[in-house]
Amino acid sequence: MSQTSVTGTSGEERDDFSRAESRQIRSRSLRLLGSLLEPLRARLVVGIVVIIVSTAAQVAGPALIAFGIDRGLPSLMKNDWMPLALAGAAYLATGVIGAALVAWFTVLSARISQAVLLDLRRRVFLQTQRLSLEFHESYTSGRIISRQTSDLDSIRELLDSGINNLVQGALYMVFVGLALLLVDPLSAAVLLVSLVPLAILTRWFQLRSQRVFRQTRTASANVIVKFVETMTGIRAVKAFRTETRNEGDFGELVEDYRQVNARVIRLFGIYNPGLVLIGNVTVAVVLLVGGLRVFEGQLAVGALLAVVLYTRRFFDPMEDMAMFYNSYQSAAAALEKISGVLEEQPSVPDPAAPIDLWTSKGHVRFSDVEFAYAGDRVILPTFDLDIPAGQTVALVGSTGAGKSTLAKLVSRFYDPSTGEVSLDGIDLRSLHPKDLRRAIVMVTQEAYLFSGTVADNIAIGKPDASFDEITAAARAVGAHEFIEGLPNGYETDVNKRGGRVSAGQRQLISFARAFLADPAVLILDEATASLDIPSERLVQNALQTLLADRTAIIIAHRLSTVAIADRVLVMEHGRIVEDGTPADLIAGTGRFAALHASWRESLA
Ligand SMILES: Nc1ncnc2c1ncn2[C@@H]1O[C@H](COP(=O)(O)OP(=O)(O)OP(=O)(O)O)[C@@H](O)[C@H]1O
Repeated sequence: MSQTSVTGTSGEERDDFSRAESRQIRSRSLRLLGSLLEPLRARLVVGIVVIIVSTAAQVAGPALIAFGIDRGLPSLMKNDWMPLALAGAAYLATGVIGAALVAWFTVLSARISQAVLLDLRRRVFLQTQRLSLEFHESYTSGRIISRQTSDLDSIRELLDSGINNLVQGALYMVFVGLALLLVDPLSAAVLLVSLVPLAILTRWFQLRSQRVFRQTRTASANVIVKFVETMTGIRAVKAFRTETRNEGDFGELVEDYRQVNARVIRLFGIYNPGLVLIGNVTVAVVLLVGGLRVFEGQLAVGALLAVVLYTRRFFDPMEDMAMFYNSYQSAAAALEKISGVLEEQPSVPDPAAPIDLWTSKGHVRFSDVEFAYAGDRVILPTFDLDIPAGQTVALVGSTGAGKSTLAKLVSRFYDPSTGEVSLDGIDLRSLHPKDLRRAIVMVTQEAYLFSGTVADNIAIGKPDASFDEITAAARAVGAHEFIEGLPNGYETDVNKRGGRVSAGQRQLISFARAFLADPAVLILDEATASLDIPSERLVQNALQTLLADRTAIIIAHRLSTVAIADRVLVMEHGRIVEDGTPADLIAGTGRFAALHASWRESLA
């Protein structure tokens, strides 16, 4: 159904919208624009008044010149200099007032656009951060970056210079048209006739350029996405030597971009000269018709001059406006995309009436849970699982078995498709996000460090922690020694030279962070690949401290980790196929026993 097909970010890659869809997208953008301008209403009204008065003042010029020539000069012949002086003074006054008002309008409109941009930037940031993991897993970081950078830039470009020109230009044309009507209706009629080819040409340009401009934006976004993707995965690029292939792919995308830009230029190459031609022909006709009427005494010379000036000026803003039509189009498209992102709803919504959870024991329960990623096949078929408070559970199983998926359900990165996951008997969906994050912490494989000091990074676990608490947490997980050894100890910037830490050390910092957070339930996606044996031993000791007195679910890749678990769950194709203590399972003949045997062999 077309009504729902373009909600949110869906349809972002398309450029073949039906009328109903286009209308829907446009009205969404307008609503966003309205909500951005709403708080600025007062300034906006002042701005509109200022620009109307200033345009009127500017348009008065040629009429005053006509007055000066047709009334002032004959009076001067009769020694009455008053009318000419009046015309001159009025011309000067309108010029000064017009300039002052334009200056005022420029400042005012800059303030309005800055306020709009600031608001929009904040909204995009807050929204992308608010959206659930599901959104981020399908909407790539390259696209998010495009929204926050190039899209906001094209809106900025329009607001900074384009919108002033568009508004002033449009107003100017209306006023000039009116002035012409007052000074000489016949010339106004000639101008009216010239509007026919002008409208045809403009409509042609609009239709063609809409599609081409959309293609430019898609092409430029593709270039950014490719760039971001390559740089995010630079390690894999180097490891697999995919530079040449990337170069080829990137070359094609840049070439695409060049070609659509060439199409834009060709369109302007027809439109702009077309405008100039229509303008010049109209001026010529007005001059010719007016000249004849002056000759026959039906029109004064000053009036003819004014009429020609007005006709010329009528076309001036058109060329500017065509130039800014591109900015306008990019900004409109950018706004469409941004409004799509802003319209997205988190797939894991906050509860309307959260249930308080003061202290959590850490009892996790899956009841009748089934899970499928949005619109995809079922990954975890219906199951029940009860993890009593304080238990350490090791999740093992082949790759793609569903271990991370199960962990993501416990940390509520996703909600189950059916059934419920509960903590101490409360459905996770009813918990306040704050309570949830305090009670359940997930330490991911990547052990991400944010820019800032080591201490800042540990303090993420508990933002109000004192320095003593931070060092105590680091000591507890055995990270204190190496942190002290860094150039500035705890104050070392992790992104600066010398502050670079190894994968194992990064893991220890993230353990200290989790220890400080002191959650009732800890979920750990264990990374092993990057650890050497001494680091592994260090991490192993840290792990034991970290797991004490809390419920823990560990996606285990190491035999040593499984050994410290109270319980092992073996997963296969989304099902828990074995469940028992490590000793019991080893003694049996199931998958875990086989896995254990091969682990032992690999260590021997
Ligand atoms: N965001 C996602 N959208 C759709 N399908 C997904 C998504 N993430 C994982 N899957 C699918 O779910 C299944 C289970 O993946 P999961 O990451 O839970 O496995 P895993 O047991 O943790 O594997 P590994 O040990 O390799 O990390 C896989 O078939 C995978 O293709």
